[in-house]
Amino acid sequence: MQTEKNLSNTAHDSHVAVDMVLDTAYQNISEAQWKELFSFARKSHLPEFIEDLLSGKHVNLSEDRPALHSALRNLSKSPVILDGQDVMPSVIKVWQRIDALCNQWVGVTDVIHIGIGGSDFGPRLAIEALAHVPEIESRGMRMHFLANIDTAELARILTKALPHSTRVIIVSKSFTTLETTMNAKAVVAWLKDSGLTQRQINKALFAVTANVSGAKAFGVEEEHIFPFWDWVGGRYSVWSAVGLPIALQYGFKTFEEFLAGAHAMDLHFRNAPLEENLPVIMAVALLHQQEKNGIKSYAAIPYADALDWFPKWLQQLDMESNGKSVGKDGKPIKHSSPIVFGSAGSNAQHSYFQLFHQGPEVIPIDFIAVRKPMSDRPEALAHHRILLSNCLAQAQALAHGKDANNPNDVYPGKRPSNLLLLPELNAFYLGALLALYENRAATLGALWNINSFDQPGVEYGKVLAKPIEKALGSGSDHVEANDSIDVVTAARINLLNS
Ligand SMILES: O=P(O)(O)OC[C@H]1O[C@H](O)[C@H](O)[C@@H](O)[C@@H]1O
Repeated sequence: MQTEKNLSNTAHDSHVAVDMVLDTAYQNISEAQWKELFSFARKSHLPEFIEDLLSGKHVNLSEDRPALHSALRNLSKSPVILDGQDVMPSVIKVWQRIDALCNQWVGVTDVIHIGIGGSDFGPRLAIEALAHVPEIESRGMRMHFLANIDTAELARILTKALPHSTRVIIVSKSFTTLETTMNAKAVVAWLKDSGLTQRQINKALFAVTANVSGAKAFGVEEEHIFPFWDWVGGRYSVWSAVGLPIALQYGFKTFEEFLAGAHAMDLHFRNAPLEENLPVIMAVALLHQQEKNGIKSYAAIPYADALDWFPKWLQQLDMESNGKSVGKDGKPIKHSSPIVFGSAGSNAQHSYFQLFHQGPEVIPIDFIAVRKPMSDRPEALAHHRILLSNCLAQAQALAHGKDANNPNDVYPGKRPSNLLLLPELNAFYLGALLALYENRAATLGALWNINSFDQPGVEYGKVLAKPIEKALGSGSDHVEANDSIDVVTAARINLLNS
C-alpha cells in the first residue's frame, strides 16, 4: 500500500508532548514540504507571536488587550506581568475562593449553570468528559446546563431540580447576554414560586463574570461573585471560575489537574522548537491542506464517547476565533478557518463518513483516540479494542483509497488525517487537549494574519433582533419594511403574527 509519499514514518510523522502522541503520517507531507512550512512559519514571525501571546502583549489589536488565558492555568504562579502589574495574585485569590466554595456546598442536590457560548461549552464538555473516569469521584450533584433561550431546556431542568437544595451559577463575561439574563430571571422566579424566601434565594445565587457591577445590579451578593478579566476571551474562559462546575462536582484537586495539563501544554508551546511543537505542527499541516487541496472544512472525531462535546467546543474556538475575511491590517486574507465539525466515533462513521471516503471534497480529519479503556472490565476491553481498530481502519482507508472496476466502489484515497493519541482520559489530559487546540487556533490566526481574539461578526444579528422582537411583540400582521426590517423579514413577521 502506497500513497504519494512512501508511508514509512518520516522525521515529522510522530511527535510526543505532554505524553500525547501526534502522528501525521497520513498527512502525506514530504520532508521538503514540512521544511517549507516551518520556514513560512518563521518568516511569519510565529516564534515572536507565541512569546507575545504568552507574555501578555496586546495581541488582541482591535480591543487593545492581551489574550492571557494561559495565566489562568499558570500553576507555577510565576509572575505574569500585564501593563506593569502581576496578574497572578488576583488569579490565585480566585483559586482559593473556588477551593473554599467546594468545601462549603454540602447537601446541594442540583446546580443550574446558566451561560451560553464560551460560558457554556467548556464546563459542559469537562463535566461530561470526566463523568466516567474511574479515578474521579463525583459529588453526585445534578449539574444542569442552561444555555438556550428556548424554554425547552429550562423546562427540562426545572422538572428535575429540587428548588430548596439547588444552587444557581450565572456565568457571563459581559453579564449583558440576553439569553443568560432572561434565563437567570426565569430561574429566580421559579425559586420564588417554589416558596424560597429572598434570603434563601440570595444564598442560592452565584455569578461568574468580568462585569461585577452588572452581577451586583442583577441581585447577586458580592461575596457570591467570582470575577474574571477582560483579558480572558469568553471561548478561552473555562480555566477561570467559569470552570467552577468542574471543581464543585469533581473536587478542587481535579480542577487543578485540568489546569496543570493545560499549563504543561503551554510550556511545550512556548519552549519546543517549531518542528516539534504539536500545536504548530497541526496548524501548518492544515495550512498545507488549504494550499494543496483547497480544503474548506475539517473534522475532529474523538473516538471516545466522553468527548462528544469536544467538537462543539472546538467549533466556537476555531470558527469564532478565525472565521474572518480580513487580516489584522484590514486587508483581505487568503485563508481563514475552515468549517469545523465532528462528533464521537464510531457513531460518526455511521453518519457522514461516506462523504469523507467518496465525496468530491477533501476533508482533513483529526482522529482523537485514548489508549486506556474507560474501565478494565473484560467487556470494556473488547469494546475498546473495536473502537480503536475502527479509528485506525478509517484513517488507513482514507489515506490509501481503493481501486475498483465499478466507479461506485472506488475510494480515491489521499485523504489526510492526524492521529492524536491520549494516554488516558482524565482531567490532566483533557486540559492538555483543550490547550493544544487553543494554541493551534492562535497559531493558525498568526499564520493567516488574523486577530483570533475578537468576534465583531456576532454583533450585527443581535442588533437586528431587537426591532424584530418589538415587531413580533406588537402582534400586528401589517408590519411594513423599514430601515431595520426588510421586505422578506416583514412578511415573515406578519406570517408569525397572523
Ligand atoms: O459570556 P457572555 O458575555 O455572556 O457571552 C457569551 C457569548 O456571547 C457571544 O455570542 C460571543 O460571541 C461569545 O464569544 C460569548 O461566549
